[in-house]
Amino acid sequence: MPPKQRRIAILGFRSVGKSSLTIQFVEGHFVDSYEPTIENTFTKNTKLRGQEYQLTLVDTAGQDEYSIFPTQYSMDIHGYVLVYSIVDPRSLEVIQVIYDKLLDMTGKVNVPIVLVGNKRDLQGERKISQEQGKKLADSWKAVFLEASAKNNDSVIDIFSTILTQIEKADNSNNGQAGDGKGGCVVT
Ligand SMILES: Nc1nc2c(ncn2[C@@H]2O[C@H](COP(=O)(O)OP(=O)(O)OP(=O)(O)O)[C@@H](O)[C@H]2O)c(=O)[nH]1
Repeated sequence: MPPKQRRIAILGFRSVGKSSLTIQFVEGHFVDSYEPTIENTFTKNTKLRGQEYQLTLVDTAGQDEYSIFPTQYSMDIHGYVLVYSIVDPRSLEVIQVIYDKLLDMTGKVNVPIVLVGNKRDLQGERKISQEQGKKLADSWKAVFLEASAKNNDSVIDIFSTILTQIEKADNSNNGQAGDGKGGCVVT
């Protein structure tokens, strides 16, 4: 089977660790310095449940509540990783605004999304509980994870989870009973 090409965008407020998570996943190291991103694209080949994927990861510029959602991220993207930082309450507010804009722009109800609370290593400075993150993701019917780019904690899980979500959405769009609960079978 040829590799499936999948494009994933990483979105969120400034300095939440979008680049750090992406670089940790693609290159296997942590970048301690901070350089604001304009846009960076990475590719990585990976295998999940026997299927080869060629991933394109679009590491986007940090947005705030007033940013205009870049239209290019509403097209040609299969799934979204929405990131906030567990030490920055504003980043959680901003991610809700980004989510609303994303849904408006894509015009789809079923967008594959993983919500990530990053910087989990900074437990002493935590301002957002795991329950808050989970509650938000549940309200979107998205998957929730906490991670640390610094400690390489759950970083692979982010990308395998978004790929799984993309596959589920593909299966339901194709009318297949992807999870055994939906779809219709024509015999
Ligand atoms: N302690 C800790 N620091 C982190 C973690 N992830 C990122 N950082 C730090 O947070 C700062 C911002 O990280 P970036 O990855 O550049 O954040 P970004 O979201 O890409 O930032 P923008 O490009 O402005 O949108 C850097 O100093 C990183 O070293 C983490 O998991 N734990």
